[in-house]
Amino acid sequence: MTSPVSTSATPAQAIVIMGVSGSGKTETSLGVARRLGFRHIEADHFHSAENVVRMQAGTPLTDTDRIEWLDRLRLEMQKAVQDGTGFVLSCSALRRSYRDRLRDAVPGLRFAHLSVDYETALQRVGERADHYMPTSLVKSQFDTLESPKGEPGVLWVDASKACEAVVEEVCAWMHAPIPSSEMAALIGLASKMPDAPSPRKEPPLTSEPIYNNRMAQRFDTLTDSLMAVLMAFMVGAVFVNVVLRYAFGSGWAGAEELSRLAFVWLIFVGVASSMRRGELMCFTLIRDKFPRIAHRLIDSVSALLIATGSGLSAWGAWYQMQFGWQNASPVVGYPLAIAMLPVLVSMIALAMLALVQLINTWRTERAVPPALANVTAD
Ligand SMILES: Nc1ncnc2c1ncn2[C@@H]1O[C@H](COP(=O)(O)OP(=O)(O)OP(=O)(O)O)[C@@H](O)[C@H]1O
Ligand SMILES: O=C(O)[C@H](O)[C@@H](O)[C@H](O)[C@H](O)CO
Repeated sequence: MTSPVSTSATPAQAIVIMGVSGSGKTETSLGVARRLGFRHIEADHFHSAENVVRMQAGTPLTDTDRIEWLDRLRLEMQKAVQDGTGFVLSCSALRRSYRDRLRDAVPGLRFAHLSVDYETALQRVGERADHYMPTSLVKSQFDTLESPKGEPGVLWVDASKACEAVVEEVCAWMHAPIPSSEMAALIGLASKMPDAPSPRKEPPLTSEPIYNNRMAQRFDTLTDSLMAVLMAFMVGAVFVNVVLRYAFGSGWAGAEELSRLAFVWLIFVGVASSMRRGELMCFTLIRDKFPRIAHRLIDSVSALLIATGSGLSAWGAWYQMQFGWQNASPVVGYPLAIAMLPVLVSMIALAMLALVQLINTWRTERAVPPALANVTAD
């Protein structure tokens, strides 16, 4: 188990754990964040779908591929600063220009470089399951890496040692003040970069919201409230059940059945809500390979396909409901149609939203989507 960091001074609030793939950034970042009570930001989750596909196919990312990704990370770091939480960003930050871009968003940002040799990185990436990064790209990571030696506010860590020791070293360094000469250089570096993006309140979307007006706000309020109530109900029911089991030796069987029902509702209300916000389905991967002139046509086809698919699902749900009225759930005895109702409503909502999207495709001047999909990899 880890021991507390020896010094009692307030730690620096912002750090990037950098290094090549397999150096142990994610693991170290999670450890440091846990120890210092900071937010862990995983840069891998901010790559566009296109970047992930490139890496999966064994193609190293270029500077251009990384620019939007870095900008999303800048916004995420600024959000943490605004929220007043310290953060640990796990990010390769291989080139000097990438690091300067990040420094520019958060003056005083520190970096801990996890240094490993090629064989160690290769072995760790090779042994890691369920990750998109192939071992064939490890070499290119070393080729791209520009050493941060000599840059202000950088800790050099030998990351071939045990993860706990690496975390310990980083945490101790976070408590140590940076010499004032180095700090001045750090702040100076940050102010050199132009065009810092201003922090945005909304998280990046996979595409544009389908519509944005008073009705959209009401729709969001309705779905958000419904989801909060359903979630609270599920937590409450499970909690009561556990307490009853422990305190009285037998639980309330209905709790399980009703929380399952609430879960079904939660999923389908969430589906309709995220579709409105433009976060549910976004078919840009193939579309973006075509000239812009073809985009409207391709978008229209996908909107029509979504509308048709959702319409068919609504129809199916309607049939299921017919049977559901006659059948009761085994424990509480509610008509099973109630479990199909959210499917029906949400599929009708999806079909309608897809049609609105279709109309928007032809009605509005199209803006470039604000951000590409966030892909969860770790
Ligand atoms: N210090 C360490 N000693 C031994 N194994 C480690 C150490 N740090 C990390 N690992 C292991 O190496 C693998 C890669 O670690 P991790 O995912 O943290 O690396 P990463 O630098 O974030 O890689 P990527 O950039 O590809 O996401 C994981 O299986 C992890 O458990
Ligand atoms: O700059 C890069 O090339 C990327 O950030 C990579 O480092 C990957 O994201 C990571 O290694 C996959 O886990």
